Amino acid sequence: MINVNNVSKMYGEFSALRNVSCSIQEGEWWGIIGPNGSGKSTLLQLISGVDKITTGELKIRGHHVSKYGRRELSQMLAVLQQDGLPAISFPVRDIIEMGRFPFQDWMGRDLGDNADTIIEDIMNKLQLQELGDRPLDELSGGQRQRVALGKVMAQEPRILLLDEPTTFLDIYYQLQFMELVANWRKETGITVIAVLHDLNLAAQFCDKLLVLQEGEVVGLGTPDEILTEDNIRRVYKVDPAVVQHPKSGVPQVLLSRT
Ligand SMILES: Nc1ncnc2c1ncn2[C@@H]1O[C@H](COP(=O)(O)OP(=O)(O)OP(=O)(O)O)[C@@H](O)[C@H]1O
Repeated sequence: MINVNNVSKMYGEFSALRNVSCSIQEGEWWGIIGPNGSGKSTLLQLISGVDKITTGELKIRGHHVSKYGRRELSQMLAVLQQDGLPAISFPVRDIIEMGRFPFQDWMGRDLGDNADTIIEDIMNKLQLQELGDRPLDELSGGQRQRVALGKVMAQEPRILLLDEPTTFLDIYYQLQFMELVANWRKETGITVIAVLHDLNLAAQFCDKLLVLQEGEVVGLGTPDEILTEDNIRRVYKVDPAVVQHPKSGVPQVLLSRT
C-alpha cells in the first residue's frame, strides 16, 4: 500500500534521509523509532506529502505521492502531531466537525450523507459527549489530544500518521490514546504509522518497527526482532536490560545507570 523505495531527502547540503526503503501493507501498524534527529519526522512528512523527496520513489496505492491533489490526499491520509491542536476557544464538537473538511463542498455542505452520525459516533467512542460544548482552550492536554484524535477520525482516512502523539500525556492518557487508535484500527482496518520515542509502547502496539539512525534504516522487523539489548545499545548508546512483559510477553526496555 505504501512503498518507499530508495528514498533520500536533502535539506540544502544536509542529507536528512539516505536510501530509505520499506513496504507497508494495508492495516499494519508501524512504529518509526530512533534517536533525536535521525530523520523520523522527515520520513513522516514525506509520506504525508507535506514535503517532497529528493531522490527515489514514494508511492501510495500505486501512485506517486506527489501526483495526489491536496483534497485527495486528505481524504486518504490524516496526520496527528504531538500537540495535536492549538488551544483555541472553539467548542469541542465544532473542532471534530472540522475533520469533515475534505468531504465538504465550497459551501461547507458535507458530501457524505451520514456526517452527523459519524460525528455522534466519534463523540461517544472517545467519551467526548460531556465536553462537546466546552471550548478547547479550557481542556487539559490529555483531553485536547483526545479531541485531536476525534478530528482525524471524522476525516475517515485510510492511513493515520502519528508524530510522537503521546509525548505530553501522562501514563494513563498515553495508554488510553494508544488503545483508542488500536480499537479504531480493529474496527476499520486503517494503516497506522507512528513516530514513537517510547519503545515500550511501540513494542506493545506496533506490528513492525523501522529504526532510523543518522538518516539511514538500521533495523526493520517485529518488536521481538528489533528490541534487543545489542540493537538498543548500538543505536541509542545506552546500556539497557530487555525483559519480557509478564502479561503479553513483548519486549520491554529497562534503563540502567552508567
Ligand atoms: N526543514 C528543514 N531544514 C533543514 N534541516 C532540517 C529540516 N527538517 C529537519 N531537518 C534536519 O533533519 C534532521 C532530521 O530531523 P527530524 O526532525 O526528521 O528528526 P527526528 O528523528 O524526527 O528527531 P526528533 O526525535 O528530535 O524529533 C535533523 O538534523 C534536522 O535538523
